[in-house]
Amino acid sequence: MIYTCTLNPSVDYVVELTDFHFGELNRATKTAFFPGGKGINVSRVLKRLGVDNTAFGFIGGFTGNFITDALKKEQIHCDFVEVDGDTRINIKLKASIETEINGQGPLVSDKDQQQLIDRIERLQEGDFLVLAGSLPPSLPAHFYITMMETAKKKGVHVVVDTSGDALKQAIANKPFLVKPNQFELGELFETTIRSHEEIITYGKKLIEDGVEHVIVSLAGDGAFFFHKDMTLFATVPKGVVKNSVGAGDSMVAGFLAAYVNGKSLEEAFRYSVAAGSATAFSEDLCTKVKVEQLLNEITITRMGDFA
Ligand SMILES: Nc1ncnc2c1ncn2[C@@H]1O[C@H](COP(=O)(O)OP(=O)(O)OP(=O)(O)O)[C@@H](O)[C@H]1O
Ligand SMILES: O=P(O)(O)OC[C@@]1(O)O[C@H](CO)[C@@H](O)[C@@H]1O
Repeated sequence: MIYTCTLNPSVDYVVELTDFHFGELNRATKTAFFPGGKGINVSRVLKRLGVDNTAFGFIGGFTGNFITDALKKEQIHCDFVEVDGDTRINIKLKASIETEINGQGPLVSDKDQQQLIDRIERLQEGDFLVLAGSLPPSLPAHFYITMMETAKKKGVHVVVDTSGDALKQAIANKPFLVKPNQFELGELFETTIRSHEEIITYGKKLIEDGVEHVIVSLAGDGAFFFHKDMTLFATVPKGVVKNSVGAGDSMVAGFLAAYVNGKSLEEAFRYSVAAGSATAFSEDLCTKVKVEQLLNEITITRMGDFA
């Protein structure tokens, strides 16, 4: 079974405008609400790709109810810990360029934290746990590690999609999969990455450090995949980008969906890139039909065996 965990879910309020002017009254041309947060996006895409899963995390208030209702309508199992405050609202402004304002998130008590750890304690060997997104400010920075250690003791495969210190600490626990973008990969090694050669150097370094699978996304410029037996580069399909929110999360879901269905690593990587681009080319997250339409538009090159 696949479980996703979103410590800081969000209602994503997407506001479209022809133009945005600071300090003035701006009127939207279109608005929409979506259940959001990285793990929740992974859950939604997994379900669309035909993979049942359960969503964990902390949720609260009227915004939390909106999320659980939306997920239940999509037949995603929800096993959230209910907190006292309101789940945050993240604003996604789409004018000539995209601007995001992410909220802080509610207070999470020690008791709430323990309830989430108890859920992780109940996972079984061979399960997958996707830990994704930022921590609400009230959670200690090492909470990711506490969750990872709990899961690893149970023989659970842990996937980590976060950034900054939380990602850095997670690497030490040898996760099954991480998916940094180019900037996040640089952040991990306290450097700025500018070339494919540098991506290969640092991607391989993560494998040497014990991460099993690494996907490095480069938005419209392709993606790399690293495993102890191979380094692959994929082109991305061409299309009109409508929405980059959730594209990275869709890559995680695409890889996992193909992997648990027994596809080879190369095919799982192809599926991952197709899912990322299918979301980028959609208003909401990708659909299975759209992902499968893009599979043949991706060229994968083997960069030589990992030595
Ligand atoms: N211009 C584009 N053309 C085609 N595909 C794209 C484009 N931009 C993004 N994508 C798809 O989205 C994937 C993820 O993009 P990106 O590297 O921006 O990830 P990310 O930074 O984790 O995204 P986010 O945090 O916005 O979800 C890419 O690997 C690709 O499949
Ligand atoms: O603040 P975080 O947890 O880093 O990111 C949250 C978020 O921006 O990520 C998702 C897209 O990846 C959105 O649904 C959500 O609003």
